Amino acid sequence: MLTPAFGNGVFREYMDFYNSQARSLVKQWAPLSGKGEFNPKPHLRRAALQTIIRTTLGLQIKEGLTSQMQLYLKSIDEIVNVITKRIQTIWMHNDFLYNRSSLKRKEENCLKIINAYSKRVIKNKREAEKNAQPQQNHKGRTQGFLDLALQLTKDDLMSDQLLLEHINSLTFAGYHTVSASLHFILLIIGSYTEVQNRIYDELHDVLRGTAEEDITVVQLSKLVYIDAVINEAARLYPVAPVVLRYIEKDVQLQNYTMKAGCDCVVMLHELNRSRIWGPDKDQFRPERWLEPGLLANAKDYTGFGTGRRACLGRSYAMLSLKTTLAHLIRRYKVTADHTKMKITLEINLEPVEGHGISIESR
Ligand code: HEM
Repeated sequence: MLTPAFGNGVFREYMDFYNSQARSLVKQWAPLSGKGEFNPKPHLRRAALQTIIRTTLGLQIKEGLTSQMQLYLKSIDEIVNVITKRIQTIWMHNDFLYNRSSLKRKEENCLKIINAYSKRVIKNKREAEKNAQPQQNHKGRTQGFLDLALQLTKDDLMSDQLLLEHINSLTFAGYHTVSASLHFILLIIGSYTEVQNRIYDELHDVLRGTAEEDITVVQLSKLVYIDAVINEAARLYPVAPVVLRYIEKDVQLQNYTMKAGCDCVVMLHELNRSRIWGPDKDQFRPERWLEPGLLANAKDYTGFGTGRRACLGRSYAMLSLKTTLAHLIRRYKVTADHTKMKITLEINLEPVEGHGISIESR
């Protein structure tokens, strides 16, 4: 029912927001230019959160995070930490023990804050709809996620509780992944000067001296090398490296039967580095995405999952990542050392050490 809210046409209408958020990041980083290494993670997180709130939730928010949004962001980080600890601590899988633990109390506190924020989002949106003039409602626009979901609650096709859960998971799915991907990409291109130079040359050719102007969807479609860089970074460091499936009926593999009723963990990270990618499978080589002979492997690429439950926000992510990268790289030269990078799996894959970058104005 919600799939129409994830169409390419809907995401393309968000270009103004991707551009303004990227421009604001460029501005925030100006004082950091030439000042040595800094951790880009908080900046990227804030920018991605603001973008998802402005786009899929359709809220008009001011520049910068309010204290409520900061608390919301902190609570999401904390709850991710709680879930990871629970997964990693075998006795915490037992509900009886977990429900009596300090982890559970922390989970409840975080959920209270997260749900309170999402409830406020719903309330504000409903009030805004009530007060809007009829002609102001979705004038010429395709319905975004929150508009559509609210309509479903009005038609009794979705409960308020389900709406709340969708908002929570969509916000997380949308901002955590995009900011972590961008972080990986900056660390990698900061380490491979020749790749960054090629990105810059492509930007120069496609954007033709528009140093400040908005980037359009047509221009983005011509940035094929940046596409290759994003795909290659996501192949090596898939921010969602694992997906889970419930086995409904027996599945016969070559030497093994996956039994009905079991859960199955699919290691996307391993699939993306399997030998089908060739002897250089562990190397960062964006050019492989531009070689037609190797594109056969693209169907095995699982950076955004695969099958019926694959990522609904893939095109959002690509538009948003490409726009942000284009704005950043046309203004700054990025330096980093990805060999120092250590990564952690906290639901998503993220850099946790050696994650600083330096920038110089061009
Ligand atoms: C670089 C960014 C992103 C990556 C790497 C990514 C990756 C993934 C992956 C691997 C899945 C599949 C999970 C599974 O198979 O169980 C998924 C699902 C999903 N993603 Fe993304 N995602 C990204 C960005 C986004 C964005 C920006 C949105 C929203 C605007 C989004 C919304 C969703 C939704 C709603 C699902 C669930 C689909 C379903 O269950 O039918 N994702 N994502």
